[in-house]
Amino acid sequence: MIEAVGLTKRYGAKTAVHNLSFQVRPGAVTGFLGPNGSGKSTTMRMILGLDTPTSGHVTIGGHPFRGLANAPRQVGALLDAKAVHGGRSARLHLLSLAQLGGIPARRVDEVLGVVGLQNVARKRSKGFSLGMGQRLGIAAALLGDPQVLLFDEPVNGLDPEGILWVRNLMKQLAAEGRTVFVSSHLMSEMAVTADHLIVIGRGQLMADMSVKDFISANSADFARVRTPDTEPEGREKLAAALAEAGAQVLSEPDGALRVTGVPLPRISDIAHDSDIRLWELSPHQASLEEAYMRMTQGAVDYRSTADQKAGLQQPAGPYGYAPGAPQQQGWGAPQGNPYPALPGEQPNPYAQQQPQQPAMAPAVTAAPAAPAAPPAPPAPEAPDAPVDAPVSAPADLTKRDSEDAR
Ligand SMILES: Nc1ncnc2c1ncn2[C@@H]1O[C@H](COP(=O)(O)OP(=O)(O)OP(=O)(O)O)[C@@H](O)[C@H]1O
Repeated sequence: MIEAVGLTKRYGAKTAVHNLSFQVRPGAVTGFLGPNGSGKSTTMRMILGLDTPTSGHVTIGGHPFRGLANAPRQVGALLDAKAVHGGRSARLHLLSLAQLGGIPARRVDEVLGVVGLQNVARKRSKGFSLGMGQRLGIAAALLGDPQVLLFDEPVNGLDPEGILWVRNLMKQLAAEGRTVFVSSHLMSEMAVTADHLIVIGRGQLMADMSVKDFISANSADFARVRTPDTEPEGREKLAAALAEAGAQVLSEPDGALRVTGVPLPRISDIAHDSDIRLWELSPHQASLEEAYMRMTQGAVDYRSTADQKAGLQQPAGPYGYAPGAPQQQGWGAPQGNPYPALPGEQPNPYAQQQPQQPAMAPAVTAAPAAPAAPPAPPAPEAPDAPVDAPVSAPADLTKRDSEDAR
């Protein structure tokens, strides 16, 4: 088990991780989520003894990483797949790691097979693709057959087959009773890989719960209802009737109504009683992505803006189309925050650091709950201080995985 208690890391005036406490238990895949720059890699480096906490501590099986006897046999990690001596072959790289960790050399060929790199084992790793490098990193993590595994963005650069392979590998490792801690920005993957989630924003803990609980706590199922496009008055009438029945009704970009607070059969009955035809009445189940976006929207530090291409517009052509000119948004195009607060939702303490526009126009009633005033981030922002620690690095590569003959 990994246990962090009051973990804090400051780089000069920058607080990367603030008072973080959590446990990562064996027998499950624990996803580690958070926006860019939220402190995931810093936390992983502290777990692995590559960064020293400013305060607090983190242990693996009750000991700090540096206090573990024969750490490579107990803990495996993929932090930065590029941190490999490019002049060495994959095999040589793994052999040197095996030697350092007192691991038998024959294990190298086993893990090369597990990650599917056996055919390129003697090639220099500097010629490896991103995905091959990730595989080499995973092989290095598996080398000591450790009980605790940490993976920072393991599917980065992998092809679909590789992504599926990593998913199954994580699950298998957890099913064997190991502790598997994995960061990723791919919500669709996390949804099918992780059992438990630890979510951080601006270095602070935002959630520590099962995937299922996380989705239900941060999202609401709703019904999509569409009336015939040719009968806009029917849509307004239905929205009013639903509001009367206690529903919250919002407009979707395509003209459908997003209805919460009233079950599907009741919506159907209300439409029938109001003599309104329906073109669509469908349940919508929230995804992990939706729940995650809703929770972390206010903790995002790096947000894109529309590309105005100022000064780059060309004169309009004969049909009025100017290449490079911003296109006018169509009716109902999504704007601003697509994840409004849920009705009755507790304000997210991280939410709305920046002014947000309502995403969906209220159709008739019950606009999203007003956002709460945000708290300040843990520490004043400051230009990032110089990097003070090298990142470790396992490594590895492609094709098809074979059986691990441990
Ligand atoms: N060695 C360092 N020196 C100074 N600042 C650092 C250092 N390492 C990380 N930081 C800063 O700490 C914050 C957290 O960075 P970190 O890499 O841990 O985030 P992350 O959640 O892993 O981000 P991403 O999802 O983009 O990989 C960032 O603002 C980063 O610039």
